[in-house]
Amino acid sequence: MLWIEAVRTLSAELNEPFALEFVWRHKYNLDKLAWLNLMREKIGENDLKLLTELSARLKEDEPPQYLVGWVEFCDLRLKVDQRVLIPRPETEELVALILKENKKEKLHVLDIGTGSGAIALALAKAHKEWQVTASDLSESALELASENAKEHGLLVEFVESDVMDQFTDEKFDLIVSNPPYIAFDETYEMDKSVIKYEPESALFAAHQGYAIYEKIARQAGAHLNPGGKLYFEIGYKQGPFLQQLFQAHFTDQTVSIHQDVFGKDRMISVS
Ligand SMILES: C[S@@+](CC[C@H](N)C(=O)[O-])C[C@H]1O[C@@H](n2cnc3c(N)ncnc32)[C@H](O)[C@@H]1O
Repeated sequence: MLWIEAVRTLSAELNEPFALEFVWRHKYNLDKLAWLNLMREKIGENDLKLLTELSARLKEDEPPQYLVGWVEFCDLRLKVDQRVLIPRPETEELVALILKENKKEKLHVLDIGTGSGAIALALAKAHKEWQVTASDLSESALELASENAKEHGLLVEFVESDVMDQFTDEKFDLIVSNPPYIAFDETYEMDKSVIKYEPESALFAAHQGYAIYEKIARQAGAHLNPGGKLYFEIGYKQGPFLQQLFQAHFTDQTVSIHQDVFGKDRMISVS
């Protein structure tokens, strides 16, 4: 059997017709030309078995990024697996906003709920002189984030902590977080693959999705240097509530809602 025949047959059963090509090419680093050339060749028994397994996993809604094993985030290639949320493009917009608004050479930064390390590592890469700390409640997420840091030769301190519970006297100039913010009753709006495969603790939060923001709002003031700022990714309907929440805790600062490229409320800053 030729590769093209195997790929066509297996892809016909998938919702996304190019998913199998995407996974194979990215998993094995094949460019388009190499892939096209491969299509004309006879497929070996082992490759057919692997291809069939990948297609079965895609059919079960497993996210292609977990099958490939890595994603691009900003200008980093980050390892991902079921220990962490797959970093999203809207989070790249949060990193871009932070980089645009913060040009100082020396900043002490904290990323709360770092997951794969995406935000912390993108900031550490863009500003090697910044001192970056990243925390998460999940020990296994921190293991993966550390692997990503090592892979890219980036110096980030990782701390296992429920929000800022493990931080005593540390002060930061910039605290950023993309916390879990989905309400438990919002699962009906979500993709099956997200619910089935991404870690629940990275997605959902109590109190209609606001619980982690509320805890950060309570704790962050004591850990901010004068002139310190906060940045958050938010759910697109959460802007007004969160603006009020942060304004109530940071009365002397300006709380701004920022939109993503689609014009949706997606970020909040306190500066
Ligand atoms: C939405 S994911 C974000 C991951 C990563 N920052 C990103 O943007 O791709 C939220 C992360 O927060 C972590 N988390 C959940 N509850 C937490 C808590 N109470 N304290 C610290 N981290 C928490 C989860 O383990 C998960 O890694």
